[in-house]
Amino acid sequence: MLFEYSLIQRAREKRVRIVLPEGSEPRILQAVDVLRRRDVADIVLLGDPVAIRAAASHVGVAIPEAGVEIIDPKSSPLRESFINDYYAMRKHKGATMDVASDRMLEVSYFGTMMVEKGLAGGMVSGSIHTTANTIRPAFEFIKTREGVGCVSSVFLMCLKHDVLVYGDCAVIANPTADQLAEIASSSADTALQFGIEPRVAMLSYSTGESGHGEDVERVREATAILKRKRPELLVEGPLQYDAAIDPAVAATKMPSSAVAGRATVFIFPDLNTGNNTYKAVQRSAGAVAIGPVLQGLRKPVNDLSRGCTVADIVNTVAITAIQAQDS
Ligand SMILES: CC(C)(COP(=O)(O)OP(=O)(O)OC[C@H]1O[C@@H](n2cnc3c(N)ncnc32)[C@H](O)[C@@H]1OP(=O)(O)O)[C@@H](O)C(=O)NCCC(=O)NCCS
Ligand SMILES: CC(=O)OP(=O)(O)O
Repeated sequence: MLFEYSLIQRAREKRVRIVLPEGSEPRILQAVDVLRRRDVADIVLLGDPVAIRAAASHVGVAIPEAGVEIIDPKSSPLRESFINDYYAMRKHKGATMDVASDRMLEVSYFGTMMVEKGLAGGMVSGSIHTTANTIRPAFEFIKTREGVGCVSSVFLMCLKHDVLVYGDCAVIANPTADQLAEIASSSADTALQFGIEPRVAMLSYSTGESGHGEDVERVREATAILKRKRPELLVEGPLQYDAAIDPAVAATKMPSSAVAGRATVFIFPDLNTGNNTYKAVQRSAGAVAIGPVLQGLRKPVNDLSRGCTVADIVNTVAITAIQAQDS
């Protein structure tokens, strides 16, 4: 709770405008109500204003005049220039003016273009759209920050006494060793950005030499790459989750490690493991899971799980506002 409170406080420090493409979704409208009452960020809702106001009144929310703008991508004066911009940025990939016109009817594309053009500091979507749908526009024209090879994600897992960082739980399905190293590097940076000292565990079904196999070797290679690229980071791998988190287990399985038993950043070997582990901890251990927080993009765009709560949306908007302030 303290961590979530600190996010809201940080987000309020500098006014940022966040675009929420899913303007008629009841949870989004309830989150906007909280965000405005707590003065966290200015909001742009995308969609048909009549439908948005009807949905708001259905859930008993009054959309305030101050700090909330509604834009309909179908009739907005921005539409024409956005179509031209998309065409210019994607024609080398075969996009035509017709394709560009269709794309700008999709709220995820329109919202992402607002961020690209500096008309919003960040975008949060995904309460009713899939992850792929939410993040593909950013992959197409926001692109990665200089020096970053791939976009990945973390969840900030708020447990009773700790906040842990889990990556990648949302984007890269079967990372190569290089990609795993990059996920870990970005996750360590995201941890630092949110006040968590990174001690990085590269997870596998082996601790040290205890297990063997292709998947373990990939994690071992990724650990070596990361140690070479970021010698200042505390990194250990391969490690099993129990050896990474529990000092007593670490004392048996890997006694001389500076990370084992006290890891804060947990890098999963693939998306099957990462996505389901975060959901297991969220649903069975009662953790608040903030994210997926995307990392490596030039400008902030963040996804939600379709199972998100109103509080999850509020937290993700706060995270996005902080990323916008820092970028
Ligand atoms: C996000 C996702 C849809 C991208 O897949 P895709 O659209 O098939 O990707 P493509 O290989 O066609 O690439 C599309 C563009 O995105 C870029 N891209 C793809 N993955 C990227 C990454 N991790 N980082 C940066 N750019 C990436 C490609 O370079 C390409 O750019 P270009 O068109 O300018 O050349 C895919 O990674 C995915 O489905 N991830 C899993 C999402 C999911 O289901 N998560 C579980 C629930 S959260
Ligand atoms: C992040 C995630 O798992 O999203 P969804 O639950 O919408 O698939």
